[in-house]
Amino acid sequence: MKNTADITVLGAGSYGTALAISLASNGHRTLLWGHDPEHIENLKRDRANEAFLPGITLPDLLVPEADLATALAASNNVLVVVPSHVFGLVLEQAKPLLREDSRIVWATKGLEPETGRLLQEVAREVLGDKYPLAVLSGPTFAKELAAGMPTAISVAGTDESFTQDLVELLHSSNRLRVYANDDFTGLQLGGAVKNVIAISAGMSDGIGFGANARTALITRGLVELTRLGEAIGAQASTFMGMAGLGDLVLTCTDNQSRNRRFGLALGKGQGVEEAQVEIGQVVEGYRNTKEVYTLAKRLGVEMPITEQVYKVLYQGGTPHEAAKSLLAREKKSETEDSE
Ligand SMILES: NC(=O)C1=CN([C@@H]2O[C@H](COP(=O)(O)OP(=O)(O)OC[C@H]3O[C@@H](n4cnc5c(N)ncnc54)[C@H](OP(=O)(O)O)[C@@H]3O)[C@@H](O)[C@H]2O)C=CC1
Ligand SMILES: O=C(CO)COP(=O)(O)O
Repeated sequence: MKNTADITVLGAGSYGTALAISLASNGHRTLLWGHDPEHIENLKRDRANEAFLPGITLPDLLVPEADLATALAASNNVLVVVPSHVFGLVLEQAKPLLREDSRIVWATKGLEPETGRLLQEVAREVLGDKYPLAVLSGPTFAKELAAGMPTAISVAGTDESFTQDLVELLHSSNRLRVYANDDFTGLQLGGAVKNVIAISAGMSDGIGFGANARTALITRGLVELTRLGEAIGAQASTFMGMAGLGDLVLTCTDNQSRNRRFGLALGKGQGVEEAQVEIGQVVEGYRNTKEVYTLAKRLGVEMPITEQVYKVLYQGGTPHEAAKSLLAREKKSETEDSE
């Protein structure tokens, strides 16, 4: 009995811990696994994740666990919240330890490094077709979620009953609204592309441009996301929701976003590496820019903002040059869907 749980969360960084806090606050026994035993010992001792969410007390129903086998045996519901570059690796580690009835959901935002594949393809390749899959996506800063501030998020997946069970587990009538969505592809893509656009908005603000430029980047970023989404079979309407417009507005406008802060630092003249080190947590957009750019090129989708961010991150371009190039583009109609 002691080792059973309603859900197991893999990844004890800021967002994994915030989601585990939220689930446990809803009355669900939640195991939180992290790969660093010392970090897990600290969570147990402090009843807080001082490294990532200082000052927030862990609810009693949140149980830190260092042993992956114990964590995965405890529940059939497995929520993966690790950075995208280790997503496949963590699933490989989990695979031999999963239960027959396991169901896998992730809150990781990104595409697979190098290939630019959606994480659902990575999950299928590693785990096969046996397990129901789902994704959580939307505008949710870990710190606010963990503090119980009002938040809304979307969930979609391969299996209607899993999606509904996730809504039941996560939804809280006084803190967290969880919207079921049927666009599994769109929710995953939105979470990856917003990272890139948040970097662009940060760069713009870092240079010293104002609200007009930031808002133009959000709006045209949404157009880029929608174009790419439609090219891979997502629904355009998804991007008017939490995982599109919602997450773009959040991360392009608030300095809690690490991607935005990364862009801000670049806009102020800092180097790529130095800026990442200073942030000290995962900046998904650094890698995601390459994957989104490559995917767009492969599909022939026009994404000028993404292209400019790519040039700054990987080809020695500067934020000023990026801004100049975007402004100097040919005049066009706002509703043209390419060029
Ligand atoms: N923070 C947020 O507000 C939100 C984050 N997300 C997404 O959630 C995902 C995780 O981000 P977040 O929690 O913020 O990142 P953090 O940088 O806060 O934490 C990442 C965690 O992953 C751990 N980790 C790294 N490598 C491995 C591995 N091989 N196996 C297991 N754990 C590993 C890290 O451990 P260590 O410290 O030991 O390296 C750390 O605990 C990202 O895709 C992000 O985009 C989505 C919505 C909101
Ligand atoms: O995804 C997020 C909020 O929805 C977190 O954004 P950052 O990764 O930019 O901090």
